[in-house]
Amino acid sequence: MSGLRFVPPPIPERPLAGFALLDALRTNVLRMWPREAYEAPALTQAALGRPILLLNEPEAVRRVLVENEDNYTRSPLRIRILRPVVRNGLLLAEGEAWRHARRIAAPAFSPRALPILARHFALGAQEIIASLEADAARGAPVDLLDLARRWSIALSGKSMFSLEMSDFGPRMHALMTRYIEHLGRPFLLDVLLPLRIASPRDLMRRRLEKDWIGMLDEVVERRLRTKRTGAGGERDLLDLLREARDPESGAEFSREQLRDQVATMLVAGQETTTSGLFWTIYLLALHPALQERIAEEAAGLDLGPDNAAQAFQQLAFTRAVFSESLRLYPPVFMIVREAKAEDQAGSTRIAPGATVMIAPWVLHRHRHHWQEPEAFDPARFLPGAPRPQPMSYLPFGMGPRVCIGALFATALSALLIASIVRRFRIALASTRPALPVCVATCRPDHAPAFRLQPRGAAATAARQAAA
Ligand code: HEM
Repeated sequence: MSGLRFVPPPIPERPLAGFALLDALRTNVLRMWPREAYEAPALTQAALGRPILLLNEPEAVRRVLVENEDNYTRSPLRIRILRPVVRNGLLLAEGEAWRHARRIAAPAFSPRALPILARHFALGAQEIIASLEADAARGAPVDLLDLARRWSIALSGKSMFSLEMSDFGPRMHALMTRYIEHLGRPFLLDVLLPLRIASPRDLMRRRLEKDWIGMLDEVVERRLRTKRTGAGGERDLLDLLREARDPESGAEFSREQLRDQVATMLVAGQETTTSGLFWTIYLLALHPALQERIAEEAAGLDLGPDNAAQAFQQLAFTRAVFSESLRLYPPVFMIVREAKAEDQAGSTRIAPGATVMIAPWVLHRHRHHWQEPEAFDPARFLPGAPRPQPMSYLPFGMGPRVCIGALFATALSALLIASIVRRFRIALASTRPALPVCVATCRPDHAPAFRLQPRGAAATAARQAAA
């Protein structure tokens, strides 16, 4: 379609303060950051009389996320919104409890576990392609935002508990949607009230917590009761987590801990993966030549379940496209911490209780870190390209709390994108640009319609099937 172009999001001219700032936090955080944020080493703003510090200097980012990480806790708003659905899982755990859980969970997400998980991604991708054929053959518009959400729930659900998905899939999808669309977003009182006072939404979150945790208890309970054998006993992430042991103490997850970790992985992986998939597909629709390169790269590869982990290693260009999409549209667009004690981060003095923001969104578009920061150029991430400036590319965070699911998310996304682009040409069906709205993750302001055109032999087969 002619006339389409990549539209960078609007940048406000002046910094916001007070209630306007709180409102931006609740409705679209991008409104908080004026042009200066993308050029300066740091920016200080204030809300409710408390400083909010945005840090851009590499040494400041390293100080907060790596060197003095223990001095910073998660923000109260994040705890309020996430605790009911992740309980004491990795995302919100602190101190020794976190270290212990991270040691046990780490092997389940290591490259050695990839063949087990990639199988599920590849099988899921095959089902997804099959489900798209009819619409593609008819040239019907498809809502790839909605589909990306369904795919990420289905794929992470399958790789988490492959057996139980047939029974629990629909319930999981319904509860996830209730959370993502409604209760996982902050409302004004969530922002204003201290954590010890329940907001009206907190009461609703407690009801959701009961249903969500109840369902996961059933899944874990069933898995712990059943011995898995033979062909039906394909292993998955839940097996890896329940078999895992702390390398230092030999301890394993208790049933309750296992349930909390499963809840955490599902919640932490869901909207982030959806957002990453959506923006990658959107950017590819705007850049058809890049689709051709992905299709060429994937053409000779076996993307089936037995070879998926190896194929993933060979998808260098597809991975570069995904990395560049995460640069321009990082699903976790900001990392927020609260300082326990005074600290010095780069040129910024941090007072106890100050809110500290490290924003992948800003760092990934910062004038001092990137050449042509607004340009979509996957070559930045191809093998042999110069590495990004230190601490300037953090889609998965940094330091001890770096995303444990980074490889999982990248493999899932690259395999799915390569499979889809190899089968279909993706185009936008309208010229209205998708603008980013960053609240829980970075989403588009509307769900644009796409069209899929089957390629080559697939096109003929699909047309015949639709006739
Ligand atoms: C494109 C997809 C994803 C993105 C962009 C992403 C990004 C991030 C970021 C930036 C953090 C650090 C947050 C902080 O420091 O406060 C994080 C943490 C985490 N992520 Fe992801 N994530 C993604 C997918 C996943 C998936 C698929 C899983 C699980 C299967 C997962 C599980 C976690 C967990 C458990 C943590 C907390 C780790 C800890 O504190 O030890 N993420 N993620």
